[in-house]
Amino acid sequence: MAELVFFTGTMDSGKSTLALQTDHNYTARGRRGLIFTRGDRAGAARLSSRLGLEVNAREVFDDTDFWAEVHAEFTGGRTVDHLVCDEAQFYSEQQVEQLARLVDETEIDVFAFGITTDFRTRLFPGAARLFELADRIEVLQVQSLCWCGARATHNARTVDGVMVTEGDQVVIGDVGDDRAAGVVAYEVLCRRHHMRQMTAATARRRSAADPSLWE
Ligand SMILES: Nc1ncnc2c1ncn2[C@@H]1O[C@H](COP(=O)(O)OP(=O)(O)O)[C@@H](O)[C@H]1O
Ligand SMILES: Cc1cn([C@H]2C[C@H](O)[C@@H](COP(=O)(O)O)O2)c(=O)[nH]c1=O
Repeated sequence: MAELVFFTGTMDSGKSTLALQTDHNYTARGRRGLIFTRGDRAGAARLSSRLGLEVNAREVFDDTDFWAEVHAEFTGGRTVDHLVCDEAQFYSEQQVEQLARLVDETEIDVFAFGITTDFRTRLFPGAARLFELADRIEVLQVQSLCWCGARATHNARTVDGVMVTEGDQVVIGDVGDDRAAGVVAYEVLCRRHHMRQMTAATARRRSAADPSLWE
């Protein structure tokens, strides 16, 4: 039975790496897949992992119709055994429904990868629909850590290391505190520190200002 599987985790938890590994393993066994992504940091129509691997992919746009994309492959005489769909949180609800229909009606496996919640801890539309429709939800096994050492569960958006809570839901960016001044970045945090809006830089500043914290 084909499956719709949603692999999810915080930013920087290895989702794109797993997406590439999944496609590699299936392709190595003679299965043909299509790779899709939307808004990868490496640019349009690329799927990139922080481990350095990067491949061509099909960019998903607002008007992308997965059913039509696969249908065009079949009518062109090309088989499709699986789809790898990265940054799936950015897909529309309709696009996730098309993926579910492909699984059910054409027996194509769909492996979707993406974060669950945005910088305000709200579900992305694509992720919400995947939670509603997927046969399986798989949480990435490699743990990302908050600066405090606890498991990171949430994505914070920062400017100069300070967490922001206002802004567009979608702003493509990367984790790390080495961004240029004023540039949006992201940091993964445990829930406690996300709720307290305490990033690594904020904690550093606070401990420097209050040495008694460590006495
Ligand atoms: N220099 C490195 N050495 C070992 N592992 C690394 C290195 N850089 C990144 N990684 C691994 O890559 C992961 C991020 O992979 P990536 O697929 O880009 O994440 P995601 O798609 O979830 O944002 C990190 O969690 C870490 O495990
Ligand atoms: C939290 C959050 C993230 N994004 C963007 C930032 C990145 O471009 C992607 C996540 O990519 P990754 O491979 O999982 O690191 O999502 C965003 O647009 N809005 C947010 O709130």
